[in-house]
This record gives sequence, structure tokens and C-alpha cells, in this order.
Amino acid sequence: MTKGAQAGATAEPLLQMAADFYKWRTVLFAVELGLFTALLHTPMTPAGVCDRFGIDRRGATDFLDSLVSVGLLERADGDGAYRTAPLAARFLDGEKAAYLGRFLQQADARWSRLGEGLLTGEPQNGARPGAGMFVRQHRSRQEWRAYYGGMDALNGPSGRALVDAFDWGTVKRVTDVGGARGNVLAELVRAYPHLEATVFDLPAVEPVFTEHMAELGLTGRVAFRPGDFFRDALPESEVVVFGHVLHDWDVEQRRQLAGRAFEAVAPGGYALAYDTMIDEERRAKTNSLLVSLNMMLCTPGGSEYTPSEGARWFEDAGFAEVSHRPLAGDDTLLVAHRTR
Ligand SMILES: C[S@@+](CC[C@H](N)C(=O)[O-])C[C@H]1O[C@@H](n2cnc3c(N)ncnc32)[C@H](O)[C@@H]1O
Repeated sequence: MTKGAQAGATAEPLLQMAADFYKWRTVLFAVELGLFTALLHTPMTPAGVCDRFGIDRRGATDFLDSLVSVGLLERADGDGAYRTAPLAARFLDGEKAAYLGRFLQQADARWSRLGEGLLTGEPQNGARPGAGMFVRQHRSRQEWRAYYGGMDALNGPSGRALVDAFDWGTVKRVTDVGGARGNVLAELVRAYPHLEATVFDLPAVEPVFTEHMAELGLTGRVAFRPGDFFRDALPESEVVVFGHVLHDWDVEQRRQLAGRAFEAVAPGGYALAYDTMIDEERRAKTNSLLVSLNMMLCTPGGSEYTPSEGARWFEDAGFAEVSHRPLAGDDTLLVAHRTR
């Protein structure tokens, strides 16, 4: 590095990373208190917040105003009372189906064990190898709900983008493999009412799927096919979708899933896969690389991958043409065409 470049360097990027961490801890402590749920129903002054939650006066206004500055609380001009802002009302109210608090707390717990994960290469959420990993982790309907609160926050933008990212006009049947509680297919059937849409997921997911479809007013519009994608054939379709699914598994398992997709679609059909894919040079997409580390902390074999790695699994399964395009946020969509 030249002398001039050294003189111009500042610690700002590092300090910004530290500030992002302060922000994360502040938000998580508010989640732990249940602050956003409480202030949604009853606005409170700083003194009221201190009395209710037993926190000391010294840091209280800085704590609350920090949350105002990041858009999670609002402060009234007159009495200075704090109330929950719309973003937190939607995703951090513990009484809502879209509650993300538990999801964020789980992320915090496993990332606090990043070192252990890197030293051992093992997940830090108790996941053990084997196809039953999801069922062992989510034993109650409540746990599935908490998990899908997070999943749906992640897949919502991709589901909406998928409506325009592919030509659905001539497709009759679409299966969302590992389609969870149907959030993505809900977007597709709203835009293309002619589609025969099916979620293929584990039997334990069906009750939360049924509940979510009712909440969206789409009961009967999307079918649910229970099954295990490592053991059971996928429903015959013109298009099968793997959304945030391949990254859960090791490469051999991803190849198996690409093979299942090839069997499910007739010549002319497609497999679509979206994940937070890494750039080919593995140096530009920081979020994707961190999400890949997150998969190490969550699963025994999962990781993100580059579009060319993903394309190879589908080509080796028999798909002839595989292209990719940006989807939403950091997600990339692979489009694999079965031509024969
Ligand atoms: C990370 S979530 C992705 C959900 C959704 N597709 C999305 O884009 O957010 C993975 C999904 O795969 C499902 N899944 C896991 N193992 C499965 C298996 N062996 N057979 C069928 N579905 C499975 C899970 O239940 C879960 O809904």
C-alpha cells in the first residue's frame, strides 16, 4: 500500500461494524423485554417503561431514542410517550403470526458460538445429520410457526419477484418443493389464478400450511402433498421450485434433489431454484458469504453456493439449459430446462 493510501485510511468501516453490533444488541434486548408488544397497546413515558420493565433510569432514554432512530419506536411530541412503530408492530409484536423475535434470538444464540462452529465444523443449534433434521428441531406447531415467521420474512420478496421472473402463462402445474406454509405459491396463484399449485413438504407442516392459507384467504387454492423429498417421488408438474432448500443440504443431497426434479418434470419442463447465491469470485456478496456461514451454524451439511456450482448439479441430473438471474435482495434464481 502507498504512503498516501495509508494516510487516507480511517477506522470508519470498522467502527461502523461495531455500531451495527450495538444496534443488534439494543434491538434484541427490547425483544427480550417484550417492549414492542407492550408499547403497541399502551404508549409509555421513559419513567413508565422503567417502572414496568424494572430498568434503571440512567440508560432508559438513550435506549428508547435509539429505537426511535432505527424506526422501531415512535415518540409523541406532547408527553414524550413511546409507542411501537409500524415495522416493529408487524414483525416484533409477540402476538402476531409474522413475529420474528424468536427467529432473531435463535440467530443471536448460534452466532455467539461462531468460534465453536468454525473449530468443529458442526452446527450450533443442536441439528444432527440426517433427513429428519427439520422434524427433530420443530416438535410443536408453535415451533413451526416461529420458524416460518422467519422463513416468510425471507421468502416474501423472492416470492413476489418470482411472479415476474419466469413466464407462468403457459404453465399448468407447479410444485413448491419444501414450500413450507405456502407463502410463495400464494403470490403465484394470486397473479396467475389458472395455476394448479402444490406445496410438497413434510407431513408435520400441513397444519401450519392450512392455518396460513386460511389467514391469507386462499383456502383450497393451493394443495398440500405430504412427503419426504429424499424418499418420495415429487408430484408431476411442468415446474418444480426449490426455494431456500438446496442450501440446507450437502452437495450429494442437492444432486439427489436435482435428480428428483428431473423425474418430476416431463421434457419441456423446468426446475427453478433460488438461494442467497455467492458471486463466482467469492469476494463481492458479503451477505451471501455470511448467510453461508449461517448455514454452517444451522445445518450439518448446508452452505450457499455459486450459480455455476448450482447449474452443474442440474446439468448432471439431465437438464440441458441452465441460466440464472437476480431475484430479490441477495437471492439468485437458477432456471433449469429439461429439453428431452
Ligand atoms: C429453509 S425452508 C424453505 C421454505 C421456503 N421454500 C422458503 O423459500 O422460505 C426448508 C423447507 O424444506 C422442508 N423440508 C425439509 N426436509 C424435507 C424433506 N425431507 N422433505 C420435504 N420437505 C422438507 C422444511 O419443512 C421447510 O419447509
